[in-house]
Formats: sequence, C-alpha cells, structure tokens
Amino acid sequence: MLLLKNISFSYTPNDITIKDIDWIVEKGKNVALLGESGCGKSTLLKLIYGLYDLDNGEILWNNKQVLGPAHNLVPGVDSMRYLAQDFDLMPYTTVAENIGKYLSNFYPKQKEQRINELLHLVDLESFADMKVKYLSGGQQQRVALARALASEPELLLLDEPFSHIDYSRKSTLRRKVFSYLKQKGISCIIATHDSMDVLGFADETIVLKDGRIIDAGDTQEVYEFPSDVYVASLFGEVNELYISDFTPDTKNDEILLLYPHQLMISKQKGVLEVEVEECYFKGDGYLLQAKYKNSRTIYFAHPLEIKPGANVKLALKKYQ
Ligand SMILES: Nc1ncnc2c1ncn2[C@@H]1O[C@H](COP(=O)(O)OP(=O)(O)OP(=O)(O)O)[C@@H](O)[C@H]1O
Repeated sequence: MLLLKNISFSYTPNDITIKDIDWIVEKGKNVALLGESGCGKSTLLKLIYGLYDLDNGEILWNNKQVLGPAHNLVPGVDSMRYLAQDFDLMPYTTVAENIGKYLSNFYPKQKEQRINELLHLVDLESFADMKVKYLSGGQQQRVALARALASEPELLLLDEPFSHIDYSRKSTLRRKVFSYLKQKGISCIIATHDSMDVLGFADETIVLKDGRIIDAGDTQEVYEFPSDVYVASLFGEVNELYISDFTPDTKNDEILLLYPHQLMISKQKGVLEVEVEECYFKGDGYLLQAKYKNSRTIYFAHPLEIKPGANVKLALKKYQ
C-alpha cells in the first residue's frame, strides 16, 4: 500500500509545486492522475519514486518511508518502476538488452524467456536485435514500457506511457498492458492527458490542479459527477448550463455540467434553442458547435450532419 501524508514540495522557494497531498493507493489498483499540463503530475510521480526530497509530510510504501536523495545514495525504490516521459533508454544497445536491463543474469534462460514475453507484449519481436537509437519515438516508448514491466514491480509509475504511440497500436497495447497488470496484481499510477487512458481502465482517478487534488474517487463517479468544469473538461468538451435553461419556470439556478452526448435534438421536448455554427465529423457521428442566446457556445452530439446556420431545439438526454 502507498500512503501519502500531507506532502508538499517546491523546486524554488517561492513557488510550491505540490501542495498538501493526502492519498492512499491500495495494492493492485490502477489509479489515473489527470490534470492540465504543468499541474504537477510528473513531479508527484517522481516524489513517490523518491527522486526528490519532500518539504513536508511523508510517503510510506508498504509501511516503509520513501526517502529522497538527501538520505539515499541511489534514489528510487527497488519494488517500484518509474517510466519517465523521456524514456531514459540506452540508445547504443539493443532493444532486447534494454528490456533486460533490470533482469538478473544469473538465470540466462529465464532472462531470455522473459525478454521474449515482453517483446511479444509490446509487439517488437522483429526489433529485438536493433539498437534503440534507430527506433522511432513510439517504438522507443514501447521498449521503455517493456523494460518497466520486466522485473514485475509491485508499483508501476507511468508518465504519459502511450503519448508517442499511434492510435491503432495504442488501443491494443493499452488493453494488453492494463490487463497484464491486473492479472499480476501490480499497482499502477498513470499520469496522463488522455481520457482514453483513464475511462475503462483506471479504478480510481485523481485530478490535480496547481499541485492540489481537487477531485478524486471512483473513475466513473469523477466522470459523471465532476466537481467543476475544469475536471469535466479533462474528459472532453463540456457545457456549463443551468437547470433553469431547461425549465424556465424554476427558481433553481443549479449548474449542470453536460457532455455533448448528454444533449439531444428533440422537436417535442427541446427547450434550448440553438443555432449550429460548426459540424465536426467524429467517425461514429458528429460534434456540433452551436450558439445559444447569441452568445454562449454549446456542444452536442448528433448521428447526422447538420449544416451551419440551422436552428434546432435541444433537450437533456437522460430525461427522454
Ligand atoms: N526541474 C524543475 N525545476 C523547476 N521547476 C520545475 C522542474 N520540473 C518541473 N517544474 C515545474 O513544476 C511544475 C509542474 O511540472 P510537472 O512536470 O510536474 O507538470 P505535469 O503536470 O507533469 O505537466 P505535463 O503534463 O506537461 O508533463 C511546472 O510549473 C514546471 O514548470
């Protein structure tokens, strides 16, 4: 179990990067760390791995304090693996040697077998003997991922692990990696911008803003009941509307945060009159950008194309 107790950290004296974070990660859980660029996701992963010294608080990993470089000659925790955004590979050695870096040479047969298993997992069998410097960015990222998994850590810290990988391979790899982690009971914290890394995979989601946790919980709950528009917008387009926009007679001025798929065109029940401005093809339908009351921009999803300039009435989908 990982326990963060009121931790704070700053790179420079007047600018606190991580502020008063309390957090528990249970064994075997997959936790997503979401937040805009610069909010402190990478810094938090590095602190957990023991690469920096905390200003305040403490980090306990399996009841043992994680110590930073001031107390540890070789920073890092043995039973964790940290996959940095810059991969940190050995460019002049082969893919297989990179993947085997943390594996013992004492049992060469087992080592070779394990490397082959990982080459298969990240779909790089045919590149085993190639020097890493000749690989593309996406291929290097897959090597780094395989190397992080090689010695079966208890906790895996992944910083944007799929960011350089093309969409088709990413979807398959993501499924393979996350199901592998579950099967082995490996805990994982993944820092990401991509909500597809989160929805469907993360047991829990933590949302950071300016170094603080501003929302946390079961991933589906964070998605369905975001604490504010910042949290919702990390999952895609979001509309900030009021109950009174749908029921004009009410005095309730509660804000509704609605994703585009939660609005629908309805001739009978639509009360939100909007004018379509843009129509974006999304493959499985269209995303429409529209103007409401001549000023506010509204996004909604629709299966068919609608020409800009059209006036339509929108209703809340869940009440239909
Ligand atoms: N080595 C450093 N020295 C000084 N400031 C740093 C250092 N590394 C990061 N920062 C600053 O700390 C803040 C948090 O950076 P961090 O890399 O943790 O954010 P992030 O959420 O991971 O961003 P991204 O999603 O773009 O990777 C940023 O303002 C950044 O400029």
